[in-house]
Amino acid sequence: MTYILALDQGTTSSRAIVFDADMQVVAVGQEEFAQHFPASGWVEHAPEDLWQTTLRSARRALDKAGLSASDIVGIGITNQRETTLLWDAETGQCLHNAIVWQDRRTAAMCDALRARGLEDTIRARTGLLLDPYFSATKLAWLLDNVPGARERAKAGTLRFGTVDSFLIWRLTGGAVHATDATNAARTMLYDIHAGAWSAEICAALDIPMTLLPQVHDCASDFGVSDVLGAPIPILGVAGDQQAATIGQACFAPGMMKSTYGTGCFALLNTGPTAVMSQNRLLTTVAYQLDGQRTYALEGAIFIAGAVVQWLRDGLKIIGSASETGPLAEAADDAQDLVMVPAFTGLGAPYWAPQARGAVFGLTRNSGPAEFARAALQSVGLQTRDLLEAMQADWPGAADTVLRVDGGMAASGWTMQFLADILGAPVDRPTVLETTALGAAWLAGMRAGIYPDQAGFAATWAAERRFTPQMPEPTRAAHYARWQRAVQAVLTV
Ligand SMILES: Nc1ncnc2c1ncn2[C@@H]1O[C@H](COP(=O)(O)OP(=O)(O)O)[C@@H](O)[C@H]1O
Ligand SMILES: O=P(O)(O)OC[C@H](O)CO
Repeated sequence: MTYILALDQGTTSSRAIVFDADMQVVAVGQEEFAQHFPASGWVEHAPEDLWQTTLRSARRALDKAGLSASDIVGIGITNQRETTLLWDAETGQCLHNAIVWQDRRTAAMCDALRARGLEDTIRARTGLLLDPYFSATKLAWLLDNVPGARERAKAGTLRFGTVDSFLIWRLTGGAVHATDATNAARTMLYDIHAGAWSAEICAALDIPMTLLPQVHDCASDFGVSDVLGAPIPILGVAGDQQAATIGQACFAPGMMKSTYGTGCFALLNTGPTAVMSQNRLLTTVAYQLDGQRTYALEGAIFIAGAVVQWLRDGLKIIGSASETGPLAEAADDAQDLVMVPAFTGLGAPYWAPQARGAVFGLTRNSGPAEFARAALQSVGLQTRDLLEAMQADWPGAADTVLRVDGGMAASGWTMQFLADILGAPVDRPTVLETTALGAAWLAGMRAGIYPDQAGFAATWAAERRFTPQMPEPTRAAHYARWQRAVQAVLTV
């Protein structure tokens, strides 16, 4: 038998999953690591934590599967995106902790770039909004703040990378400095139309281009790793949300996936056309295969499963996430709570970092059940905002069937409400490990053991389809009430 090893380096944990020749999960290794918050709005990871937890997870997965490295024909890497690392090419040591995608320390730098009139250029070239979320200003911050970094960068002795690049560097013993087009597309330094680093943006941020990795297709040769006991080629790389899009086989224009973890990321395949959003969505590379780029519109919601965590850890009205479904079911129909979980501002399509959350419609009888229902509904309502924006931007989104995954997709109640409030079907696949599956498929296809795109898409199967049951007037009234609540939160 031949196997593929998928490495999924996420924001809170690293995972490694062994897939067999039939693309079935054989074993999983997983390890959480520390989050560092050195100042308000700052989020960092220790680079050695990212590396060591990845390595240990890989070894654990192989052990559990009873396999050795020589049984693995290819590695696929998928990763938290945008998170920024800078290391010495000689020693492989990072100059600073990784600056995580959630980190807001470069907000003032973004304002300054805006004041210099760079926003339109950045938007046009990269498809992104000028925001601290992306890697470019994080890298500029490192060059500005680590003593001697810019001089060393100019001398060509440093390397920049998102987490995939860093792992590739370490896995190959410093032989390969590479990334894939989906990760490059999240740096705010990459021209997604030209398929090349933007010299213009690099110059504007004083970023020497010698720092940047080579950009490959998602299924490509990223070097050979010898760290697990036998040489294994790295054959697939994609950012985690793009890998989930691939794992969900959203290969045709108009297909869309939404991943419900801590936050929610929805990607709509727009085919070979990079649709520029009029509604503050991001334009990004969904995947690049055989040199052909496929684009996506992306909407990011910061708080999805996190609202359930807040019920559990903040309000302490539930003991575990799965209690929310039965509670919501039991909620009083005579009450109509609306919860806007803008705990850290609102993401797409509002991008309102200063907004804060609110609950409307409270009565003396409002309790855990009504809060649970409003919390789960907020996830569907935020997704409706994204779908509305996508449909306004691109008519091809009109008839989409949403494919869902992530931890919160386990909640049948939430998925049914999602279908109801969207007025569109929602499909939950049999394989919920879609992110790792996407990375595994890229590597396995490159290795020649997995089917081609059409063959892989044919293997996708729904475990359950949720069809809308809410009457249209109820749906319209519910959504209108949500929109008024959001406006209140934005203006209070
Ligand atoms: N049955 C459930 N009902 C509601 N929310 C759930 C349920 N199961 C998990 N969740 C939520 O899903 C999230 C975990 O999903 P996961 O994909 O593991 O997230 P991440 O990768 O962002 O850590 C948590 O925020 C949790 O509250
Ligand atoms: O690590 P995750 O799954 O929360 O994903 C993070 C995203 O890639 C950030 O853009």
